[in-house]
Amino acid sequence: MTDQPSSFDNNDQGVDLGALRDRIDTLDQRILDLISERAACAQQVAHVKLAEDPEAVFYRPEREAQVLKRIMALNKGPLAGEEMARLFREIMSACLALEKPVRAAYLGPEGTFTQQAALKHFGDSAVCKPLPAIDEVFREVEAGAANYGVVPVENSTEGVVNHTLDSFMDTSLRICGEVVLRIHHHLLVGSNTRRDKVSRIYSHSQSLAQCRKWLDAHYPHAERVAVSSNAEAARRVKSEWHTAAIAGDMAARLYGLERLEEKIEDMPDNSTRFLIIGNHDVPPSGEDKTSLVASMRNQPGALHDLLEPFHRHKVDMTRLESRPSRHGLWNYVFFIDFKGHQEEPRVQAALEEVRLRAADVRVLGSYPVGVL
Ligand SMILES: C=C(O[C@@H]1C=C(C(=O)O)C=C[C@H]1O)C(=O)O
Repeated sequence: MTDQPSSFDNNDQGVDLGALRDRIDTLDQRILDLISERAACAQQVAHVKLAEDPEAVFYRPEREAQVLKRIMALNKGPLAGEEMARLFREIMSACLALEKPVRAAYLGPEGTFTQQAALKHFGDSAVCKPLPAIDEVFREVEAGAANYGVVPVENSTEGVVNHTLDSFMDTSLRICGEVVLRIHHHLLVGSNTRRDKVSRIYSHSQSLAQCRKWLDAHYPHAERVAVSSNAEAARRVKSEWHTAAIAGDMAARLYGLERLEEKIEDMPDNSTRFLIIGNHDVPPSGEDKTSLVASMRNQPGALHDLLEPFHRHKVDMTRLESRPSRHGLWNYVFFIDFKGHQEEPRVQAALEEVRLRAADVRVLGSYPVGVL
């Protein structure tokens, strides 16, 4: 790159670099003033909320979803809508931290995709704490030590995360949001390991499965070792010779590993969905989803009876999972996601009928569809 403006671009002719930089300085000052004005506004919102209710929750997921969607709709470029939303995500995160930083617990250790999901959802100003197991994340939020928890729930290649669904069976926590993350796996090594010397590859079992075909083709003879997380795989490789880890960007950066190969996942659109769990119900944002868990008596046609009201009231189901109930042999509970908010009349009508038919129904929460 040279420091000269391109002589081929007519628009740039006659505008020198110094003048452009002066313009950027002036614009930065305006942006600075505007961000400060916005932050002061958010502080005032906090005062209003506190005056109404001393226990007020400052963080409003439905409002944040609306702000981000509006920004993407208004954006005229040249920056992409998602990029602009990401910048605004950070502005909101900093504004909210002025009121009170969000405390979020996530399935750790540091360097996992769940940490990346927590960052994507809450921004950099949230205080995020890694915990070693999914049920510990639930407990941390139940105990009030964290305002929210972030846990993985399903992967587009490998399916559902059973620990998370099972944790919902015995909690009163609500789902307050979702984050969808594109998952890119890299083959990572420490500085002492050469490509042709890799004899063992560590990763989480889900990631090994998500890269199975690539591994069969490129490292058929390397031993595959499942460990507790991708980040743990990266940590081991840092201090070992002739081993590699499959992990993502966060882990590569955290442990300073080299990427031998990038994006080795078998499915190019490999993504994982995470849930934000918290203590309160979220009002409608305009584009929401609802999750519920229902248990049925063990009789013919039970599942059909459960689903039929959704169909009749034109409620669009997006997911159905069944898990063995912990009470009684061969009883099942069903986890259902559908589009819409529990305050919408159409959804209420369907839910009312489902309640009459099921042995037990619990709405786990209505929450904004993931924006970023
Ligand atoms: C300012 C508010 O509070 C928080 C900060 C927001 C923001 O900076 O835009 C949006 C929602 C809340 O998380 C609000 O409720 O409007």
